[in-house]
Amino acid sequence: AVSRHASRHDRGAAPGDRDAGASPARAGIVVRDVAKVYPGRHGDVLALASTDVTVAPGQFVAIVGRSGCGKSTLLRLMAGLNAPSQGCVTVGGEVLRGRPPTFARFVFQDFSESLFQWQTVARNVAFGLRHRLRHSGLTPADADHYLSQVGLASVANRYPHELSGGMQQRLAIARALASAPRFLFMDEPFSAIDALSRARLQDLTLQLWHELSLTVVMVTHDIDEAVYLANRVLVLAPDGAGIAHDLEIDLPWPRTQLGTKESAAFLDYRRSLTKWVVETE
Ligand SMILES: Nc1ncnc2c1ncn2[C@@H]1O[C@H](COP(=O)(O)OP(=O)(O)OP(=O)(O)O)[C@@H](O)[C@H]1O
Repeated sequence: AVSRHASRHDRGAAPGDRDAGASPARAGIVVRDVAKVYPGRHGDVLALASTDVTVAPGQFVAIVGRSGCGKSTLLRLMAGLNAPSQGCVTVGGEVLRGRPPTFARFVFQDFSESLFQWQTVARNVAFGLRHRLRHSGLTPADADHYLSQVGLASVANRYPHELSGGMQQRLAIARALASAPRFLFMDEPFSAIDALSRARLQDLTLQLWHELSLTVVMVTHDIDEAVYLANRVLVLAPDGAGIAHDLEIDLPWPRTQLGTKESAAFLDYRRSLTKWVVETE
């Protein structure tokens, strides 16, 4: 068994969860004794020691920690993009067996790779819709709805390379959401984007999370972003040692860029998390 600091961070639905009555085992994410080892030229690399965590349905969880601590590894294991070396992950009641569940979607830092550069903006979103077209009354024109939600209706007939980085990332989000996922996994989705577009995308993500009752897990390097968006932040210890801190963010909704980020409670959370990330050994 792979274990350095076996950590147990199980929690049921936190206060404020919108779907607190649903069982996390049935509708959320359950990570049980999951570890990941990568084989390397100089021996095995322990990317994540034995970890347990339960995400309740409707939670917005941010994962922070120093570079190389295993954030992306944990996210990819939770999402079914990578198989664990040991342990078991259940998402929405489905035990993951080496592939992501159909009701989950992903947004990565490098949005350009997740877009079809040879298809128009509208057709990129229609691609997200394609699984639903067969089983519902939807038509490709319903892509417009998602484009409007991310403010891209006016550029529906352009190609991705004709858009700014922020617009392309909004398109990647629209495409992910067009398939009506229940789970959204995001790996540093806004880190390559200018500050103003980033703030807009943060607010858009919160709005869609709320409207669509998503369960979101997001990796970020930015502690302010984690506190602003999430209702729970996991701090990973360095060197793949697992979850060092598990903090509930009890800030009021709706959150606003100026009001929330200047509040005393926000600054307290930010101070604690910064200290933990810097000092965690
Ligand atoms: N495919 C891989 N093969 C070998 N080692 C890997 C692989 N992916 C990750 N690792 C190693 O596992 C450890 C954790 O990597 P991971 O990408 O999860 O960290 P991270 O916290 O997301 O890092 P960063 O903040 O720098 O993106 C690192 O030591 C990394 O070198």
